[in-house]
Amino acid sequence: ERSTRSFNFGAYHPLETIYSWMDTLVAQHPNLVTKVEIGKSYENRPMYVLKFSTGGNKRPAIWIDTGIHSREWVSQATGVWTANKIATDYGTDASLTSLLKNMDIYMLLLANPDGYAYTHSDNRMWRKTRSRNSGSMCRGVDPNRNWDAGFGGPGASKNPCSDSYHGPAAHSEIEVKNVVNLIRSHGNFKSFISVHAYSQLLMYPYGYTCRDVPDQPELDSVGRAAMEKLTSLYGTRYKVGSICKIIYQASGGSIDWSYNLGIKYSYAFELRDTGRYGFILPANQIIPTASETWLGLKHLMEYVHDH
Ligand SMILES: O=C(O)[C@H](Cc1ccccc1)CC(O)(O)C[N+](=O)[O-]
Ligand SMILES: [Zn+2]
Repeated sequence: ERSTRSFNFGAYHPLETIYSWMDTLVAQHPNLVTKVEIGKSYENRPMYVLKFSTGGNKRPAIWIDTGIHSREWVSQATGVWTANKIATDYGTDASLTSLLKNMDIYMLLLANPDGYAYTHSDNRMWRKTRSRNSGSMCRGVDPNRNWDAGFGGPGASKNPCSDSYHGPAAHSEIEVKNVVNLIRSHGNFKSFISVHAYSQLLMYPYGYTCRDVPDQPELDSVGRAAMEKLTSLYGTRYKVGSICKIIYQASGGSIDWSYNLGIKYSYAFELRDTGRYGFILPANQIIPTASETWLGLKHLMEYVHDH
């Protein structure tokens, strides 16, 4: 059976390969990792969450999703590397081991499975879901405009042919609804982290307005400290700020929804690069990107664990 040791973390893989790798990860770490199906996608693909837990019931938890925008391939690849890192470093990394004594980590590696499959089969630049839009020839909804947070406001499009189409209603996309249901029913998430590419940014809410959130000073200082750790590895520089202020106004975004639900430590990463390769980041940058991101992610998780 394919062991995780032979898996090439420095390459981009199709959906089926990632799904079978998830099974080998679970098989190799049965006392830490379980695979939870949270529902199906529009085209009926299973959506799997990797749950890292050492016991308990509904312990305080950290959510990490990658690949909500299917073309941002370094995001999914970083998720795979990170899931492996957590599993293999548990027991030796002191702060990670201590965190997992009383917290759980949930990772959704392919948050938009239909879109990801489509970037391999038809269109490498596909971003949205693959749902049919009634009254239009154009397919798909932007899953990062479909959340119930300023839904349909400025910073999203009502045109089904647009790459930032918000969809007919909040949570209309089953891929979004599956996550909403899990987060709501669990009820004890302390952090919600969504990983995108590219631009090298660490962002906190809001996107739907440029008004500061009440926790802005704390989210900003924790974010800056996390990015200093990231930068320390290879010198990669990130900007830190609210979505609205450092990228653009965007309504219906996932971390605005999670923040308004009460999950204070809500962040969005924009990984490498700053535009030289953009979404088509060479595979030889996957492991460096994932390795530097881990330092920032660990800082965020340690802070959440301590507060
Ligand atoms: O437009 C988007 O949804 C993200 C920016 C963003 C990220 C989180 C919440 C709201 C907006 C930018 C991107 O990752 O899709 C594309 N990019 O930065 O290259
Ligand atoms: Zn994105």
